[in-house]
Amino acid sequence: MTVETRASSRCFGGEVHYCSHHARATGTEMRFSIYLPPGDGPFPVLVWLSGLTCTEENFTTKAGAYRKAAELGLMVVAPDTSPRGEDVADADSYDLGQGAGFYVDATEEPWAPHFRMYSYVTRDLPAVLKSDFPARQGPMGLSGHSMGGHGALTLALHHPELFASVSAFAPIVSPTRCPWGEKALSAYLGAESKTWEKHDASLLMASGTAAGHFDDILVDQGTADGFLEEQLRPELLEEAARQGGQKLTLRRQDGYDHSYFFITSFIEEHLAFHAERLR
Ligand SMILES: N[C@@H](CCC(=O)N[C@@H](CSC=O)C(=O)NCC(=O)O)C(=O)O
Repeated sequence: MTVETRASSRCFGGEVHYCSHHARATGTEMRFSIYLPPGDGPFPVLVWLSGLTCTEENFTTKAGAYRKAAELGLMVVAPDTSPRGEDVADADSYDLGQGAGFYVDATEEPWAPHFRMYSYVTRDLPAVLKSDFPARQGPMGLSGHSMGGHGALTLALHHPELFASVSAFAPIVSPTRCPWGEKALSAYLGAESKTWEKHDASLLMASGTAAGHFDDILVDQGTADGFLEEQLRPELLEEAARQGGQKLTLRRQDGYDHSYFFITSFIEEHLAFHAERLR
């Protein structure tokens, strides 16, 4: 997989790169942004999964993460949220198709040929980080927002060998029980809802998936988030953590909404949470 660097900028003594490469999982070019802190490495890695409508750019330009990442010596990579291109299926709505990959491997047409973000994030992206960047060998950290928070929780619970720490901002905690999730999972995985369950962080956690692996999971949720009651439902994750014996630090942040203003307010605490566990 040859990585093309499309643009680079110096930032807090390190470098931000916008990159692309051919991904076997999606069969398309995939893009990501990556922050390399000052120094030669090898650096511990935090992967950030963005939400609906995002590209590899939203986190890089809006989260304000890199001053702290430089201080902590963390490499931070933010992939695009789906395969893209004229030959890639799409939908007319913001919550399905390009920009809305939901971090699953689609089995249904027209999505199945390219919408394989689960395999991309757990296989192709780690491989490219280790072959082309000064990434430390061993488990990484995983975090994300909303749809990306769902991706972070589910992928980390399924792959404790890949991830040593996990956190999320305003995650979709139970896609089998919210309109965004029901729409995406039925399109990508088919109408049989049994097949959706392995992509539901609350169901996974309640059944003890990866129990004992993560000493804590950090989740921040704004109380003024317009998606809180219908789509996000953090109380389901709290209940699942209790049932599955998983320590969960769920912080309800007073007055914060769903935007990157919320993320930038707490991102440094998440970076520190990961850095401590990746030491
Ligand atoms: N109403 C918006 C919905 C899109 C949106 O809010 N996207 C969020 C993530 S939501 C869950 O995954 C986001 O991160 N947006 C990008 C940003 O830079 O804020 C719409 O219609 O677009």
